[in-house]
Amino acid sequence: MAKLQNIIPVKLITKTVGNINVDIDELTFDSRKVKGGCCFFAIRGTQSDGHSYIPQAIASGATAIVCEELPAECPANVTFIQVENSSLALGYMASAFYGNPSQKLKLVGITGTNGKTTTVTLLYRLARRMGHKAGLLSTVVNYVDNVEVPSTHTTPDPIQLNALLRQMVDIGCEYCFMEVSSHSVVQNRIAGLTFAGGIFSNITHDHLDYHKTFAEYLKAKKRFFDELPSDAFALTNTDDRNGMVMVQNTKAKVYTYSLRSMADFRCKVIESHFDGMMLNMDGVEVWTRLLGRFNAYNLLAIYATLMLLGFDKNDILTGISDVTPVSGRFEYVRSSHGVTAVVDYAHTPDALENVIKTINEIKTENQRLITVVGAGGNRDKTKRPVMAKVATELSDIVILTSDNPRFEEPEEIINDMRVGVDASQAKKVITIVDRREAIRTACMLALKGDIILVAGKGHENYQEIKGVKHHFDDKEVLTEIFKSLQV
Ligand SMILES: CC(=O)N[C@H]1[C@@H](OP(=O)(O)OP(=O)(O)OC[C@H]2O[C@@H](n3ccc(=O)[nH]c3=O)[C@H](O)[C@@H]2O)O[C@H](CO)[C@@H](O)[C@@H]1O[C@H](C)C(=O)N[C@@H](C)C(=O)N[C@H](CCC(=O)O)C(=O)O
Ligand SMILES: Nc1ncnc2c1ncn2[C@@H]1O[C@H](COP(=O)(O)OP(=O)(O)OP(=O)(O)O)[C@@H](O)[C@H]1O
Repeated sequence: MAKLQNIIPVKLITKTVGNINVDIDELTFDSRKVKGGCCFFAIRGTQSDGHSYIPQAIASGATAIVCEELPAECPANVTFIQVENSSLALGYMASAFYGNPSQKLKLVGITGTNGKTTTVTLLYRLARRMGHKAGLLSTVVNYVDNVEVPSTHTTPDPIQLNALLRQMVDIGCEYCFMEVSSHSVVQNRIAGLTFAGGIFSNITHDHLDYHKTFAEYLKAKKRFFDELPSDAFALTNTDDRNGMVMVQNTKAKVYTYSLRSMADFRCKVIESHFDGMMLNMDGVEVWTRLLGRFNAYNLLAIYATLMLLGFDKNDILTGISDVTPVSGRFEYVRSSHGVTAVVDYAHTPDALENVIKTINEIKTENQRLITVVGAGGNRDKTKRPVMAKVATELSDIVILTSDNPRFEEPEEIINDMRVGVDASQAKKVITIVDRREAIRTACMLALKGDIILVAGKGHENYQEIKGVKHHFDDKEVLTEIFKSLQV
């Protein structure tokens, strides 16, 4: 419980109507969850305008309403606070409501098109391994130290986010590692948080369904660094062409990392095999079970972050040599007869290219690569032809299939993908709409030694079709098929 006047920053208030010295039991931005004692935030969304639900919130007993536009009539028993931006007010008020938990631990956020989940998950695991209580907020799962909390978003809404941070503080967590999606920056889900550090991994084309242009997508990610406090660190990947752009306006202390040129933190890939790679991390050789140059970037970012947080260098390097892949990121399923399947969450052209290049680097010329790939429905359509182009140019056989078609027809998504296939490569490409059948065909085509890449879903254990999530797990399906085929 909190007094409304104690949790609303004065600078955000345009006008108040009614008593702001009232007790608030709960915050919500969903009129369907309003009860007596609630403060309801009317937020303009992508599907509807939260202001149209104000009457419903009042009828359900809301004590206070935070909105950008006051209703024509304001009932006397409800307090109204007019603000310029309700989602921004929600961020700050959710932080204050939960006692500003982000100020009581070291909160590190990462933004970038790829690598966020891998980086925060391994940071969380390493911090705990080194004896510290820590929290994790990620696409796959959230953790309040060792207590698992299901994840619904890459970055939760401000209420859930601050409630989780509060729980972390209450059980003595010293650190929290979180993913910062571009959506969350635009929607002010991270407003009001105090970060100890921010990491930038990379930026390539994605989420244009939401941001519309690459410039807007970049602006969203950059805003995270613009708003870091001066005592935080901003760690950026200078091998990405926008690495320095990200941090050009930040007040935080900038540190750089690179695999290619001079930087504060450096790493080199010495050799790669199917079971891992040897890195030179900041002058020290270290073996890791993670694969691919992209994971060298992730591990370097992890190393640099932990060094900046004051961890011991030897402990960090020992930890790095022990980490195992994050669920659905370059995970193997092996048949009893010498066929290796790689399951990976690559669902952007850049990630797909990185994963396929990694496989091509470590396999021999005689081993063929069969790639099974689709593209999500009702999401960035510009990715579709590029995904198919990347897959066909770098694989021996490509099977185009479904990947969360949502409300679109999977055949139409696959047709969009086929546009990217060069005519000279068309004979490599098979279309099998049913994902299970696509995987089965890949397994049947694979000869001893061949590699199958099943891309796109990774850890996800569902296929989203017309608003319904049907259980589907690539690893489970591969295991079943390998068993049934006895290959
Ligand atoms: C496109 C998008 O990001 N939408 C998010 C947004 O919802 P919205 O703007 O569509 O909301 P809306 O349906 O228009 O409703 C507007 C307002 O009216 C309220 N409302 C609505 C109906 C009602 O009866 N009463 C009521 O009060 C809603 O609670 C909302 O506050 O705000 C909601 C509350 O925070 C989010 O749950 C929702 O995420 C949706 C489910 C989603 O799928 N988001 C994805 C795209 C997303 O955020 N992804 C990123 C990661 C991307 C990546 O890197 O892969 C993430 O951080 O997860
Ligand atoms: N640093 C990186 N650079 C490029 N690609 C990467 C990198 N790290 C991981 N990938 C690829 O991207 C996929 C997704 O990785 P990860 O889940 O860590 O990224 P993410 O940023 O959390 O993605 P999302 O926001 O979609 O959840 C991996 O399965 C791998 O194919």
